[in-house]
Amino acid sequence: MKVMRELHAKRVVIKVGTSSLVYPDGAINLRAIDQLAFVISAMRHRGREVVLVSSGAIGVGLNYLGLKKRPKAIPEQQAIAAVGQTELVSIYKERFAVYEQKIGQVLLTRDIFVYPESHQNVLNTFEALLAQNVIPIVNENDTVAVDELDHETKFGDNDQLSAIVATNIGADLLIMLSDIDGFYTGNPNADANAELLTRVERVTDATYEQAGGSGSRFGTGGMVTKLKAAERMLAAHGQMILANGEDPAIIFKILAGEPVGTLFG
Ligand SMILES: Nc1ncnc2c1ncn2[C@@H]1O[C@H](COP(=O)(O)OP(=O)(O)O)[C@@H](O)[C@H]1O
Ligand SMILES: N[C@@H](CCC(=O)OP(=O)(O)O)C(=O)O
Repeated sequence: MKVMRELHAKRVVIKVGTSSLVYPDGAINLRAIDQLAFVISAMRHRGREVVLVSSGAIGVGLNYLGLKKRPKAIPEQQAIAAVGQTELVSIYKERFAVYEQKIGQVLLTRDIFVYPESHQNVLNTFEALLAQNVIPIVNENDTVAVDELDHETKFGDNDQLSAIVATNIGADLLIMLSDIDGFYTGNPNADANAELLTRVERVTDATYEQAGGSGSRFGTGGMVTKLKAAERMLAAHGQMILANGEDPAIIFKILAGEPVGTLFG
C-alpha cells in the first residue's frame, strides 16, 4: 500500500534546473516550460502562493546564440546569461499567458539577504507580487554574481538561492525539480547499485558523502548544492522534495502526497 505524505504547501517555491529546461543536445524543452506554466497556474488558481526559481539563462542563451559549448571565461558566460535570461522570460511570459497568469522577473544575488535594507525591499516585493496574484520568476543575477571570487554572490547556484528565497518568504515547501528521480545512496550515473531514498529526515556528513557533482552539460550545482538547500529548509522547519522534472505534472502528485522523489524533512 502506498504511504501518502502529509505536506504543508500553502506557500511553495519550485526550483527548476537547466537539465529540465534544455535537452542534452542544447535545444529548449518548450514542452517542459509549457507544462510548468500550466501546473503553476493551476496551483495559483487553487489558492496556493507559488514562486518559481528558474535556471536556464545560460542554456537558453547558448541555444539562442547558436553556440555549442559553454565558454570558460566568466564574462562571456555572463553575456550569454544576459541574452538567455531575456529569451527565457519571454518564453515563460508567452506560455503563462495561455493560462491567463501574469509573471514578474526577479533577479537576485544571495548577498542581498545580508543587507537589512535590501533584504526588506526584496521581501516587500515578493509580498506585493504574491498579493497581486503574480508568479515571481527568480534567477540569480548573473551579471553581478561571480564564480571565481570566494564571495556570497557565487555564480550559478540556484539550488541554494531557491532555499534562501523559500526560507526568507516563509515558504512551507521547496520543490526541487532536476533530471533525476530523487536522492540516491550514491551518484546513479556512476554507481549502478545506488538506491533511491524516499525520505531523508536529516542531512548529515554521511548524506554529503553520498552526493556527487552535476550530471548534465549545462547544469552547475550537482547534488551537494541540493543537500545544502535541503539543510536550509530543514533548519527553518520547512520541507523539501527533490523529484524528476522531466514531466512537471509530477508536481500534482507531490501536492497530493504521493511518495514520489525524495522528501527531506
Ligand atoms: N546521490 C545522488 N543522487 C542523485 N543524483 C546525484 C547524486 N550524486 C550526484 N548526482 C548527480 O546530480 C545530478 C543533478 O544535478 P545537476 O546536474 O546540477 O541538475 P540541475 O540542472 O537540475 O540542477 C544528477 O543528474 C546526478 O548525475
Ligand atoms: N543562473 C545560471 C545558472 C544557475 C544554476 O544553478 O544552474 P542549475 O544547476 O541548472 O540549476 C543560469 O540561469 O543559467
